[in-house]
Amino acid sequence: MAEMINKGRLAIYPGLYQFIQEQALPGSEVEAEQFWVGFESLLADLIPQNQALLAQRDVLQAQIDDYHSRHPALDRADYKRFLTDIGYLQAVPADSRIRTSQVDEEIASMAGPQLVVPINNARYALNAANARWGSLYDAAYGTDVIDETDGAEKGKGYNPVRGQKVVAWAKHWLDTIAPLEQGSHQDAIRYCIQSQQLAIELTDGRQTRLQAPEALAGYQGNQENPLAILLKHHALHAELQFDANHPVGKTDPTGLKDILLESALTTIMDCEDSVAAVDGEDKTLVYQNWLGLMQGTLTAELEKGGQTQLRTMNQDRQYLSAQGQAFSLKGRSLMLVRNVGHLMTNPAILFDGEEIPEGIMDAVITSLIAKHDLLGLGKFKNSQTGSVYIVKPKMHGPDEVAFTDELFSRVESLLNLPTYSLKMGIMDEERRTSVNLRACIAAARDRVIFINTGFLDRTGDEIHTSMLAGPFAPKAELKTLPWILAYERANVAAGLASGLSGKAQIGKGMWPIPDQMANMMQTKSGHPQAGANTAWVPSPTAATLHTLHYHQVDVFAVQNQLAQEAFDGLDSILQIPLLESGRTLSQELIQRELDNNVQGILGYVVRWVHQGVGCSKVPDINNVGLMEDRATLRISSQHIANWLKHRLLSKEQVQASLEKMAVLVDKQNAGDPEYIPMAPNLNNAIAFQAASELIFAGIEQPSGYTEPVLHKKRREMKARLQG
Ligand SMILES: CC(=O)SCCNC(=O)CCNC(=O)[C@H](O)C(C)(C)COP(=O)(O)OP(=O)(O)OC[C@H]1O[C@@H](n2cnc3c(N)ncnc32)[C@H](O)[C@@H]1OP(=O)(O)O
Ligand SMILES: O=CC(=O)O
Ligand SMILES: [Mg+2]
Repeated sequence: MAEMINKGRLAIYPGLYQFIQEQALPGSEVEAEQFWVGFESLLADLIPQNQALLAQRDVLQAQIDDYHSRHPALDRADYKRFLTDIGYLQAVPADSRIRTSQVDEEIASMAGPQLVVPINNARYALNAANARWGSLYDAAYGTDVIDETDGAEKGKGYNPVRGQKVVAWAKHWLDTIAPLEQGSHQDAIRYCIQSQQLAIELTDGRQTRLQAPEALAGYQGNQENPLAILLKHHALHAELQFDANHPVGKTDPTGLKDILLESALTTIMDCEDSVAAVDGEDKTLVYQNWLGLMQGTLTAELEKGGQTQLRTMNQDRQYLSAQGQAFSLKGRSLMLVRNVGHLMTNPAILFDGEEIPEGIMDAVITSLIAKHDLLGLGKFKNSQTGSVYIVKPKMHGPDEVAFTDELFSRVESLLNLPTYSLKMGIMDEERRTSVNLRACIAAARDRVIFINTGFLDRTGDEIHTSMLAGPFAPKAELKTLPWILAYERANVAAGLASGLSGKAQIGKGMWPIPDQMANMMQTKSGHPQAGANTAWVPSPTAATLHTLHYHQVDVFAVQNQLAQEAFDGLDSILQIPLLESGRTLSQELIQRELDNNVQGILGYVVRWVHQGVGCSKVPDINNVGLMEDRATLRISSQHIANWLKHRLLSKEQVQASLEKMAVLVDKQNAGDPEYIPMAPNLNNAIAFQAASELIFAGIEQPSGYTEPVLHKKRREMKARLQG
């Protein structure tokens, strides 16, 4: 192992030290000596607080376990009293209104998709930063939004039959984005700008205009024959692109070749659940990429269609207004960074010889790096308002939020940043946060820029918290039961009661089926309809499609409406989604549930542990590719642990399923030259051991989290690979 660099009570991984000294500190107006001494003193003060909060989690969990052991039949009123007595349920503050200021418009006053991306994958991270704009034609052509019937299959080259279906579908949407006074965009044969208005000629010779003339935001080229027309609807832009010589444009009477949509308004650069970063080497890459994004210098070389290309961050987009004034629109998504939570430590930096809390390290270093943006040192400006947007996951209750608030204050002092320039996105993804959400918001009221229902972690925590209450319902049923519906609704209600509308995001969770875009189009309009001004998508294509929902629904009007309705929901949130008493599951169903969970666990864990890939698309038992990350792993492993505990499964049955599914997972990955299989020697396969431990020692894992086992096993694997 590389020799650590000693600085006072700190010892720092040399690659990280070098990165901070040579790349992150220069230009930041923070002196190196001041930084290291200040970092040390911040750690000296905050490590004990961090540890005390983790100890409090254990105390509460032990009390809850004990309660369930003593109360096999749950009396709801008594249970609620008990939760209040132990301090798990806290009083709702009279006033939880936020006071956050200097928030960029993409967060405060616009509604649209939020993309999440593993930050250590530069190729994907750049793609995500550039996903502010996406081609609607490409998004439809390449996905199941357009079905493959009647000769419209994707095939190898361009299929004009499919192309026509795409164009018809997209123009149908154009009628929602920019409705015409008469007729439909389907019938347009010419677009031009006349008297500072968009003029549209239709096939039957009629001339028409936009129903809302002010929806014309600008154009490119000349007014008679524009290269592009920029429209604005619900604060989101759409650009019609014309080129009569283009293979698609030449088949369209207007020469329309594509519709570019403003898509991922914001992107979360993820240092957490979609990333495998277990030591100084991995963390240095994470921080390097974040610096590259903040400075606008990140690049990635990639092979596509037999050609090598260099991916960089996109420039802004230039237009003329109808009055002839030049203006530009941001070419990139507003970037947030997700730090890790309070649990993990990381050997990248030691304090008195012990690993420091990784969440503290992330707060200090990602903020130092973001200062480059605040000082305008980069090629582009991320925040126009001088803010750094940090998403803080997996906090349990108001005290943990207050601790993050204090951590951010200390980081601001350390880095000479203006007070409250570090903003906080609160993931509402642990049960103790959901049931005390307004108190959590109040605990960071000068910083909150979002609340978001991370329903995947939240489901894992639901199982772990009430592990001893009884066997849980099958996994797919969990998301249909009262607790989760109430959690989603109560989150929006708490956000509105805390004055987030117009100031911050009320966000909803990830679409975890990346290839089912038709399904997403049917389902995810439910997010803006429920009052969410953003919701997570797994890819740029999904962002371009999901943005249509924000054209369909005026979220801020919905929020105004919902703000009139009171909703508490606490009693429903506390309804533990157990298997109803008296219901027995068939052996076949139990086996299928087990095999499905095991397949997902192994499929994800093997790439994490053997290859260091933190987010994967893994086929489920029906061969549907699912986005798997640490949160979905938490659900699957806790679910099996729960059924084992309550004897729906035997240890032997689980072991047999692990052995059977390992062979299948190896087969599924046979086409990946980097893949390191688990079979034939399963006992020697570190990923297989990790998966087994996550299940068989699932109950002992803190809050059911998977990262302690994953980190340990990945480090073991790295050591083995380094020989
Ligand atoms: C519970 C939670 O915490 S959810 C938050 C964590 N989850 C995430 O962040 C999900 C992020 N998404 C992903 O990592 C990926 O989309 C996966 C793993 C789900 C699927 O990845 P793949 O199988 O490689 O996707 P697929 O082959 O369909 O597409 C790859 C292309 O899409 C792009 N892409 C896919 N996902 C993303 C993304 N999130 N951001 C940017 N680009 C992306 C890739 O850059 C690539 O395009 P390129 O060849 O031009 O570079
Ligand atoms: O982080 C998101 C989640 O669903 O968990
Ligand atoms: Mg989560």
